[in-house]
Amino acid sequence: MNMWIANSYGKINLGLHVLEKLPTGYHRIESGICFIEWKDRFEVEESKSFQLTLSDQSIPTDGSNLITQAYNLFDKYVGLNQHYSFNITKNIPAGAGLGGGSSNAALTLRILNKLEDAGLSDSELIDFGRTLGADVPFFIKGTPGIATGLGHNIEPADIQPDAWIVTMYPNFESSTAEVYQKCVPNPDHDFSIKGVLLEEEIDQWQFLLENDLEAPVFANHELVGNIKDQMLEFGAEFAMMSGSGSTVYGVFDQDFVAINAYESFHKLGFPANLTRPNFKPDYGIYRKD
Ligand SMILES: C[C@@](CO)(OP(=O)(O)O)[C@H](O)COP(=O)(O)OP(=O)(O)OC[C@H]1O[C@@H](n2ccc(N)nc2=O)[C@H](O)[C@@H]1O
Ligand SMILES: Nc1ncnc2c1ncn2[C@@H]1O[C@H](COP(=O)(O)OP(=O)(O)O)[C@@H](O)[C@H]1O
Repeated sequence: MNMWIANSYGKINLGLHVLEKLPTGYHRIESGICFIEWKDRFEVEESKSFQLTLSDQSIPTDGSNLITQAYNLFDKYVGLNQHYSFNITKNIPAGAGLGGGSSNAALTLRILNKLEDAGLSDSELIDFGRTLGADVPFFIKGTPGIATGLGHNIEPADIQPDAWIVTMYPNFESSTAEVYQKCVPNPDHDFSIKGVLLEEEIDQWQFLLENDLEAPVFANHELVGNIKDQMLEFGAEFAMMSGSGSTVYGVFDQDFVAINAYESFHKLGFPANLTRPNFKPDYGIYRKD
């Protein structure tokens, strides 16, 4: 039986402006999105019917799972010649602001497109995927960039930091819908995120970049604000909550300072990850013989 393996990477938001609440309840945003090395592993095999197993038992494997939703969407609109089983080693914490679910959905679409030889373009896959999650288009494109609109429009940009990134999960989930609902949109920021990321050095980001979703999370969870302070005390040039939280990351100039921060969080019992400078994800889907 043929088996394919692939990696599903996480993301972080380098700044996030919530510009406006639309009549639909959704929000118009601007955000820089880049990759981190925190990744889930997919093993996919041909099978009589669709099956999904996840190493993380707390994530549902029913129809609400984003892998199942992506699979069903592809089956409905493109069609499958045969079925597949998905076995996922889940490492990216869920509900963490790291886009793990969106990343899994995007990879499911990319895998089916390849295994079924369907020949859909990235923009066709994005049209399917955007309904599954705001970050799915980013994960289909596979390139860092500036997200605008509802977060679906990605303008590729060279914003992957040439620095170490320490990502730390505070051991509780944050609800994206709830955090957006509580945030106060601001249409008049002094700087655009694109301008700061493309024109300013990393040592200026702490003074110029904002994540408008931090305030509602910090108000409910003092710990998240404290971790951001701790990240800066450990020597980060820049620290911020990713997306709607709860993960906090720090961007570090020097490897030994980043490694010390990473190991310290681990010792305190928090899942953490270390991403190398200029990290590029391996987007290959490989056949395992
Ligand atoms: C905040 C961001 C930043 O990258 O990521 P996460 O922190 O979730 O990873 C995204 O905007 C989220 O992405 P994602 O988690 O895929 O959101 P979705 O499933 O599409 O939407 C969840 C809920 O968030 C709210 N939502 C989402 C996107 C948006 N532009 N405006 C919104 O108000 C809506 O209430 C929606 O029902
Ligand atoms: N394949 C999946 N991986 C992770 N979470 C999933 C998946 N499918 C559904 N979910 C659900 O989606 C929610 C958001 O997960 P995720 O996308 O990882 O977080 P975030 O939107 O904060 O980046 C979680 O509550 C989780 O139960």
